[in-house]
Order: sequence, then C-alpha cells, then structure tokens
Amino acid sequence: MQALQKIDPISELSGVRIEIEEVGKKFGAFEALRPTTIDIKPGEFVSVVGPSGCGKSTLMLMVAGLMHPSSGKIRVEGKPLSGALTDVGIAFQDHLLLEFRTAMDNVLLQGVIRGLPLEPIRKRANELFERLGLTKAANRYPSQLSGGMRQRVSLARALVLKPAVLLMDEPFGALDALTRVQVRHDLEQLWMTERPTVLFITHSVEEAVGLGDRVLVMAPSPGQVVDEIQIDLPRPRPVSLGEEPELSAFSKRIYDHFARLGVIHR
Ligand SMILES: Nc1ncnc2c1ncn2[C@@H]1O[C@H](COP(=O)(O)OP(=O)(O)OP(=O)(O)O)[C@@H](O)[C@H]1O
Repeated sequence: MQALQKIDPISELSGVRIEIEEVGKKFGAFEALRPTTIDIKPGEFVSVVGPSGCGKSTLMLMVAGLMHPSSGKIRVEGKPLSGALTDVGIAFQDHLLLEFRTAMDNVLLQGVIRGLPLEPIRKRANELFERLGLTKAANRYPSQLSGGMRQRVSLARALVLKPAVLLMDEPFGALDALTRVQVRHDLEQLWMTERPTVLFITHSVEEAVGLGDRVLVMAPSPGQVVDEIQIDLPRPRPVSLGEEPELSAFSKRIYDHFARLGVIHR
C-alpha cells in the first residue's frame, strides 16, 4: 500500500539527505577518488563537473551503493548505506531503453520488476509523458523516437516511482545542443515540482551551473573536489545560460580552475 501512496499525484517534497563522509576509492594502488566529504541536503540539486577520469562516475556508483568505497561512509537519511540504494532513479548518457518495448512499456517496467500494481504507475507515467511532451510517443518503440525523445523517456523512467534520489551521469551527453537545452529545462521543471535529491554529473560547465544549487568542481590524478560553488540564483534559470552575467561569472570561475589545472589551455 505504501508503494501505491508514493506514486499518487505529486504533492510532498521527496528528497533525502545524503552524507558522504571521507569517502575515497582506490583501484589497487591507483587512487581514483581522494577521501571526499559532501553533505547533500534533502531535495538539493548538486552538479558535479570535471574532466574525464576525475572520479565522477566512481562517486556516483558509490552513492548508488553499486560500488564499495575503499574508505569512509555514506549515510542516507542518517542510515549507513549498505547495499544498492532502492528509492532511486538513474539516468545515463545511453538511454538504455529496451528496443522491443514501447516507450510506455519501458517506463512501466519499473513497476513490473518490483511487482507493483501498474495502474497508478501508468497514471503517473501518463502525467510525466504529458509534462515532457511525450504523449504521442507513448506507444512508439525507441527506434521510432528522436534522440531527445528517447532521453526524455529515460527521464520519465527514472522519475516514475517518484524516487527520493535521482542520479544522472552525463544524461544529455549524446544530444544535440538545442535538444539538450530543452531537456535541461524539462528536468529543472520536474525537479522544482518534485524535489528529489539530485546528483548530476556532467562535462558541461554551463549545464552544471545552470542546473545546480551547488556545483562540485573536480580534478583528476587523483580524483578530488577542488571547489564547491553555491549557485543562489532564482529558478527557473534562463534557457540561454550565456546571457545571464551572474551564471557566466560562475562558469568563468570553473574554467579558471580547469586552466590552472592544465585541463584546458588558453
Ligand atoms: N573498475 C576500475 N578499475 C580500475 N580503474 C578504474 C575502474 N573504474 C574506474 N577506474 C579509473 O578511475 C578513474 C576515475 O574513473 P571515473 O569513471 O569515475 O571517471 P569520470 O570522471 O566519470 O570519467 P568520464 O567523465 O570519462 O566518465 C579513471 O582513471 C578510471 O580509469
């Protein structure tokens, strides 16, 4: 019954607190992530930006409970994480939709594999499809959808059970620039209504700044957080991020880090 209540129409804020305390990861002698402490507030949107190999995915996999830290602890709502997070939605760069199921059936699969009653999930999926402009796509197969639509279906799938935590690893990486702007806006709108706690990994400085309440800037060798930037700007943020001087100032601060670290050359 609890599961049914959880996916009833959206009302309450659903995010949880995630405490990452001195969490580090070594693969043999190689230090992929230096011990790192991050306290993520319930419903906070935290972006993580950094070059390839700085440990972003490693951090996300540990928060998902899919990889064991070599050191430190992760707590969710004060409880030590011991195994895979369950109340979570995950979206990757690759949409990972099943080609032989329609868009709707891909989303409903979240309920099927958990043995949940499907009707309330279908209702919620229909609402999400409507909000994401996917209503006409519901009965199409992934191969019949554009890249942006597939990624939106993947977003609907991640959100359909109204998870407390949304983990996204470069979810818009494969999209063209304009579609990327649209899906970013869609994600922000959905997050503003439902407020899951989000860990959003990206290579895009503008996207990190445009979406985050806070941006963690990472650097490689060893992977580490080199700056933490609070983005206290109103939402929804502008569609064209470059036109907002305050956002551009944050982006510049991040590019300066990458220039200093030799990640980009000027
Ligand atoms: N299972 C593993 N065994 C050994 N090394 C690994 C393993 N997983 C990741 N690494 C290494 O740890 C470092 C961090 O990897 P990670 O995938 O977290 O980086 P990333 O910042 O997400 O990179 P990208 O942006 O390219 O996805 C890399 O040098 C990677 O090669």
